Amino acid sequence: MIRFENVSVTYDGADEPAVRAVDFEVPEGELALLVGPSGVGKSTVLGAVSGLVPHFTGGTLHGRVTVAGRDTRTHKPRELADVVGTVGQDPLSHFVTDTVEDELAYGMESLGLAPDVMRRRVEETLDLLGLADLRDRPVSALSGGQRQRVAIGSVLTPHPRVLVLDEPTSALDPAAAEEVLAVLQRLVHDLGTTVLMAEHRLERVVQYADRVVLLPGPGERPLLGAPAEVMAVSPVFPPVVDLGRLAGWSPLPLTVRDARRRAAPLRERLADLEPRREAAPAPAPPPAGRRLFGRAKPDAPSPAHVAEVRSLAVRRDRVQALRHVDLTVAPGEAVALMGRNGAGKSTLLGALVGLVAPSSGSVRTGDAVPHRTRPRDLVRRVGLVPQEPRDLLYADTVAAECAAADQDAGAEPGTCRALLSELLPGVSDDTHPRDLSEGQRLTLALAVVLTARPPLILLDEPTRGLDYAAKARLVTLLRALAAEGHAIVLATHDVELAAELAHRVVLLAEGEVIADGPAAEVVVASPSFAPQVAKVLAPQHWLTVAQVREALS
Ligand SMILES: Nc1ncnc2c1ncn2[C@@H]1O[C@H](COP(=O)(O)OP(=O)(O)OP(=O)(O)O)[C@@H](O)[C@H]1O
Ligand SMILES: Nc1ncnc2c1ncn2[C@@H]1O[C@H](COP(=O)(O)OP(=O)(O)OP(=O)(O)O)[C@@H](O)[C@H]1O
Repeated sequence: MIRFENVSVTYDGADEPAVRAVDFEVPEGELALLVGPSGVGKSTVLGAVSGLVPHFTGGTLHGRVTVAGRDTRTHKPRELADVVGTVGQDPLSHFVTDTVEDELAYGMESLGLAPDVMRRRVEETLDLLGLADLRDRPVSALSGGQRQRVAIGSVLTPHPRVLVLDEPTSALDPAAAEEVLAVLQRLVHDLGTTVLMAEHRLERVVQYADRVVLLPGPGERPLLGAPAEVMAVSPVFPPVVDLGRLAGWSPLPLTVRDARRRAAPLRERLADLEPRREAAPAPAPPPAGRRLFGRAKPDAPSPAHVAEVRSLAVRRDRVQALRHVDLTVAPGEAVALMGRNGAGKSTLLGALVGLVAPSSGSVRTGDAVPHRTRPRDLVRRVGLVPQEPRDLLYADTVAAECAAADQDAGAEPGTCRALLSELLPGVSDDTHPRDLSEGQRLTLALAVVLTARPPLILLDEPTRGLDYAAKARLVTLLRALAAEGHAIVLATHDVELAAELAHRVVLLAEGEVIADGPAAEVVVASPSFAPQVAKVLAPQHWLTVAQVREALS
């Protein structure tokens, strides 16, 4: 149904092809998963199926890509729209109408479907994706995950024969991700839909795949096979595979269930051992000593709390986004904000950085009231890496963006660039931020914010587009910052990241805090938020493969 014949793509101005010698086929009615490190060319491969590459992106495509027999080089995306439905990484850029319901109907309207069929499919999709309560909402007033669900719904309604999805669960809470994947699996099994999907969070998706296409490195020939076969050699793999490799299980388990069946002997070996946990910070001022970026800390006296939120309520249009929220964050603490899509996580981060004003209650970051403080003064107290990193980037090359960040932060020239290379090697100076891959762009935004080394660092979904190695480097860097006394608050659906990094987890539901406690206790108490290792080794309290590896060594 989808066929690549020796395809390579070279973007304009690039010396080397972004992908090379891509040769594979996805038969009708199969779900193929495209995996590989950040920036390796997954979105490029997907774009070649929907025709966006090279029609919209520019560049040169050699070889041949066909979908349902149509050559995507001679057919424009518009001429493929009746067969291929595409969801890209940035839902907002897809939206063409104003409200959720109109957006779900739009694709069908342009294909000229009968009104009664359209009505029925809109209703079905609203139910299927849990969007019924949002049907009249403007798409611009949705949370990140709500937007992603609408974007997926809008490509499902026309019932395309082929679905091309780029990280479709990256903004979804764990339960919503499971629902969406179950819907996709039903389409594949019952309607014979063909799906090609790129995803980094393999713990969520690998068990749904019929086959896996691995892009091992930039410009390297892809490797194809059954999920377990590819996972055995892949540089990217989920925690359950990591645990299986560590324990020497063969065949490798791909699901928690498979792993639990093999885990009894491992649990026995671990029975008398204790997981080592990252120490929660002492509530003292940050220690002197080595500084990560060679600059002294801001010399204001360190308050007991870098952030203090009291009885905060926020109303956004018709929605009560937060109510009665109390939260304090101490220097050196890493706090994960978790909870369903639309629970209020981004709103809380927005309030801490002055983007959202309280309707009642109070917010302080350090000695400032954020929404009344000039942005120029706030940068030294708090920095936010937004859910959409584009919102932070305005220069036309990576080098200019980094130079501006150094200047704004009063940092040594080269600081931002060094951070970027440390987090994700291989991003070139003269690329336009618009042309970076999702993971590269996010890492650039992170480097920009970290350059100012604010005492409070806020991150909204900081692992979209990041492979496991980049995530591990991010964790190392954030831990080092926390050890220096920086406080970190991150909104995330990535349970594995929360398990690795957070001292404390704050769970939000419908705008209220419903749990606030040590990460190990809060995540393990909930089947949705427990990381894979915790599920495999329960009732023991291990959270990460790193803890198990260390205990056994
Ligand atoms: N329009 C473009 N112009 C120039 N270079 C581009 C363009 N789009 C992507 N690239 C470059 O091509 C390479 C592959 O990017 P691509 O987005 O396909 O990677 P990816 O595997 O999807 O990454 P991620 O996992 O971070 O989403 C990157 O180095 C990127 O900078
Ligand atoms: N700009 C806006 N205008 C009006 N309402 C908004 C706006 N942004 C978000 N909302 C609403 O406020 C509520 C909280 O949204 P918020 O973005 O804080 O949730 P979230 O927990 O970050 O969700 P997600 O996990 O999907 O990112 C949601 O009901 C959302 O629809």
